[in-house]
Amino acid sequence: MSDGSSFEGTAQSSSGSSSSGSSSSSDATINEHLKTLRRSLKLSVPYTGGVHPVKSDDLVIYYDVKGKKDPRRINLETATETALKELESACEKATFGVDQTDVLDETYRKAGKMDLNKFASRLDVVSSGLLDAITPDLLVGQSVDSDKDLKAEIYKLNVYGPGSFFKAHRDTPRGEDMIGSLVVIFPTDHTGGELTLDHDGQKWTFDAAAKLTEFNSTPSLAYIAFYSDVTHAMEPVLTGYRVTLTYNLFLSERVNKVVVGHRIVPAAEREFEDALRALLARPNFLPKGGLLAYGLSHQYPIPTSVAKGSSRLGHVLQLLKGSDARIRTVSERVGLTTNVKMLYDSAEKDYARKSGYDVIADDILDTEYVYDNADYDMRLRDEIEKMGVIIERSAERTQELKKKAEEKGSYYWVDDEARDPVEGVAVHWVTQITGLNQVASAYMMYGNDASIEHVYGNAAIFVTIPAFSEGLRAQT
Ligand SMILES: O=C(O)CCC(=O)C(=O)O
Ligand SMILES: [Fe+2]
Repeated sequence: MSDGSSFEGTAQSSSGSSSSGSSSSSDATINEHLKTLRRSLKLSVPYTGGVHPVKSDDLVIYYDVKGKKDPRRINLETATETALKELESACEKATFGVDQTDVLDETYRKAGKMDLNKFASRLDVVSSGLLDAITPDLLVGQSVDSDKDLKAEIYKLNVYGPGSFFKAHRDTPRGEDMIGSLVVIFPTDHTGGELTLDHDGQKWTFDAAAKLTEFNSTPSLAYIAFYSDVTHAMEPVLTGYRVTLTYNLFLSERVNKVVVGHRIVPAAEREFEDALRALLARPNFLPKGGLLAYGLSHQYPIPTSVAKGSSRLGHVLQLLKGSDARIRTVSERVGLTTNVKMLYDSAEKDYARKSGYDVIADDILDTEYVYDNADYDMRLRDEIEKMGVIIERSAERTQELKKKAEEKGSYYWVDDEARDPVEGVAVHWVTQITGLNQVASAYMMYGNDASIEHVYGNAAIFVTIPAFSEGLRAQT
């Protein structure tokens, strides 16, 4: 995941959605710099994995067998097929989560599982150095003096005998600060059981069995850690037994403050920073100030309701990962304020007015007191526009809305009634808005029949750029 330092996962496609940022300027240099920002953000990958040396003792598991008083012991470095079969028989059938309930469906997941109260492992992810091995890659993009750290909590043991598999899914997040999963694969003889990962249009494969065969000189474990929004699947195990421990990964507060020494800045981060500084130095880049906007490339938990006074989006800013975190880290290092905000378009639900506006709001639209009327639905638009700052609608956004109007028969692209023109804040979209962090707000619509309608906003990152002669740009 890091810039060239992790294992060589096989990238199978790189057809990520192209992001054409809007640019009201025709300045070629500015466009080049924006392109560099975009390209460097694409360089981080959402996982890390490899093989990690451990002590032989770390490969021992004690487990309960139903009806037996004493636990069994198995050493997964030397275990025979018979011993592994016994471990498998002591497992329950693994379920998986669908809409908050656990479902058993062996056409989707065929595996044995053991809960925490049924086994004990000698492996300690901290003292073995495993957590240290994955932390820099999963916290990539966070600033070096960030007060964030990674914490792992063991979750379960799985045994995959021949023919076992797990189809494409995402792991159910357990808690708002959970950012990913770590799977540790023991060095038992097996083939198959490759893990395939899928994120943002890119795919990778991690073949733990092949890695373990390659590095079998010392007792070792294979491991793969990935963010919660990565879709993954386990291919069928062909021969032998694949035994794993799964850990939930959380962002936690760092206990010991780091002393920042001299750090080698990853190439992608340096490239991003250089392009950003170059943009700021150009007098015709947002001369009166404005915003650099980025669609989020990861999904975050956004609470739909929250105690008054606390910020839902501020929490997301704390949780940013990978390239999203890098945008914040570098922008703040350069001296720019970074926020996560909501983007709403104030076009009404059935038709887009050519002069509709996009609005950036500091919080999720509160529709508690909004009602709409079939004949007169300015009210919602006014509420949206009151939420925050109006931004210039880019040519791309206008096209997008027009297309939506054309595709949907009931969605009209209409001329606006007389309205004072609004001067919006200038925005450069570096990467396009993604639908990964969409939040719906419900409101009542009164027509012939009252109904509940929804208005959708998308969270995105906004970096405030001062006017050319102001703030940090005054010094250049
Ligand atoms: O064993 C693996 O590699 C992945 C297992 C998995 O996806 C899960 O348990 O949720
Ligand atoms: Fe999973």
